[in-house]
Amino acid sequence: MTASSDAALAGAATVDPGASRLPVRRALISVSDKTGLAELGRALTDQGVQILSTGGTAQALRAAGVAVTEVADVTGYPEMMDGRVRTLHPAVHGGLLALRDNPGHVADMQAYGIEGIDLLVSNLYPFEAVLEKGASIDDCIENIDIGGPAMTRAAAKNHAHVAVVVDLEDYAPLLAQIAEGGTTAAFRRQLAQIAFARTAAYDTAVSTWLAGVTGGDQPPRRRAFAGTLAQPLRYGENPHQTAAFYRSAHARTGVATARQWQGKELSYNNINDTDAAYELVADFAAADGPACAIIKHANPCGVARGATPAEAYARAFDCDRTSAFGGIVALNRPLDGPTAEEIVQIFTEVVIAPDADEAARAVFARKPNLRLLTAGGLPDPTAAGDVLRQVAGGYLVQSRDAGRISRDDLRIVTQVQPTAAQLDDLLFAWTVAKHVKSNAIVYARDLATVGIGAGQMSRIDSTRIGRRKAEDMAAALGLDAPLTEGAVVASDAFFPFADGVEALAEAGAVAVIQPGGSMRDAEVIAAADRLGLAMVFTGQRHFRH
Ligand SMILES: NC(=O)c1ncn([C@@H]2O[C@H](COP(=O)(O)O)[C@@H](O)[C@H]2O)c1NC=O
Repeated sequence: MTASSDAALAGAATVDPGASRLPVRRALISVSDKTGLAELGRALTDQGVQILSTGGTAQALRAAGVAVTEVADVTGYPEMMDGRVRTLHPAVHGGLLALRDNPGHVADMQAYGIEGIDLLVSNLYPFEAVLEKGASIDDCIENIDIGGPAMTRAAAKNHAHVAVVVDLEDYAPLLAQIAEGGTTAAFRRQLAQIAFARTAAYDTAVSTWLAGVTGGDQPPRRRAFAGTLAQPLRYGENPHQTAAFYRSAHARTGVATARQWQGKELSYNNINDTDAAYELVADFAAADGPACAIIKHANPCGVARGATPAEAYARAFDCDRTSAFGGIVALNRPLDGPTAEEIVQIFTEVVIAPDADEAARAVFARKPNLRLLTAGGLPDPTAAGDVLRQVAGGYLVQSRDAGRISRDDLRIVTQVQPTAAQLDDLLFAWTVAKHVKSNAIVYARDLATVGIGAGQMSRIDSTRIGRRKAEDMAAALGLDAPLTEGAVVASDAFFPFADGVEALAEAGAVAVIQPGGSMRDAEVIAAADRLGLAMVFTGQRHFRH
């Protein structure tokens, strides 16, 4: 019996699938991210753990004064093929996979001189980071780690005997366990779950990238999606539902990446509504100036542009002051003191903006329950990306609605021509309508919404609701007439009948923007001309369900 097989058998003697601890005698460390490596190596050595490592990791450990055995000395083969083959050897995989309490496995270890490996610390070639930097296809390919995931999966499969650590945040708990005499079965099982999720996410990134490289208009036969826990949530949409928030690999700037300065934990509904709010204001280009959206239940109850963020907020608030209570406020410009002073006048759940100056933060600090988020930037509304939704037994995947139009895309279809100011308002209302649940009708005037009809099963009902909201607001503000009089209107999809346009004219609207494309377009256009409304077609629809 060799010294190696002695070690393997010694391991077998201590195996206990229950609560008792497994000592760590031999560890393999192979990491691309070498953060915390020196401290980990020293601490393991102090605990009497023998360390094996691949080339770069071994070099870094030695530089930190940690004694280490090269994997090449264990396998008897040098690292070869530019590092493509290094740890792919029975001396490594046998050491990770052997069941120490299985006589056949132990006999194999003895026969081939394989020593058990009790701990694997592994993090992978940084494929995701290399991809994000826009590397060439060849660079991306070379950064697909093969040996690392193979070892990670082997160790995770054999978690009855082996601990596997893939995250830096698990170094400290690992050392704490070793200091107490070894790893517990529960800890190793938890680490194995994390390890399999990590390799799955890694392969997801590779396969998603390959789907893009391969191109073609056919959806890939197999797809994978992955995420990392960003926040456990107390409950879901309702208190009896469980929930959690996961961040995707290429997290888009927004609610998932924002810094929370104050306030209670975000809830499931907060996150959903904040996302809707921030995506909306991001759709206003830099040239549009400050824009503000106030969201309730994922629909805007007020959106406006303004000369300043404070003015944009005040004008958005004036669209529907009642619904704005308890809303989510998003701005596309940094928050300043005056804007914060306006916002804190009523109860607001969440405020999100690219940044907040000290004055703004001081104002919000007076309302400790208000959640203040800064995202550092805005999501890119033109960026490609997928939107995922689950249905019974499957997932629906579509590209994000990055559709945008400019004045040049508009087709004026009525004899009545819109004025330049009306065209500005029409484009504003159209941008808002894209973010309103269908059927969406948005009345706007002077770059502010004045009535929004959202999520109705008939378009005509949305026209009526938007009008009624404007009437209520006019009464509350003591105006002579609702602001729908003289307003423009956006409709997210075509009018199937002329009655929708008739309802808008009755509300006092003067111009309409809509995709067109109904079999009754001619009737709809004739009605607009008869009623004195200008109408423009976008040729693009913005359903949102
Ligand atoms: N080819 C192999 O057998 C192999 N074994 C381990 N690796 C990876 O090599 C990296 C560490 O390399 P180094 O220790 O040389 O810095 C780790 O990210 C590890 O996952 C490998 N590399 C790629 O597949």
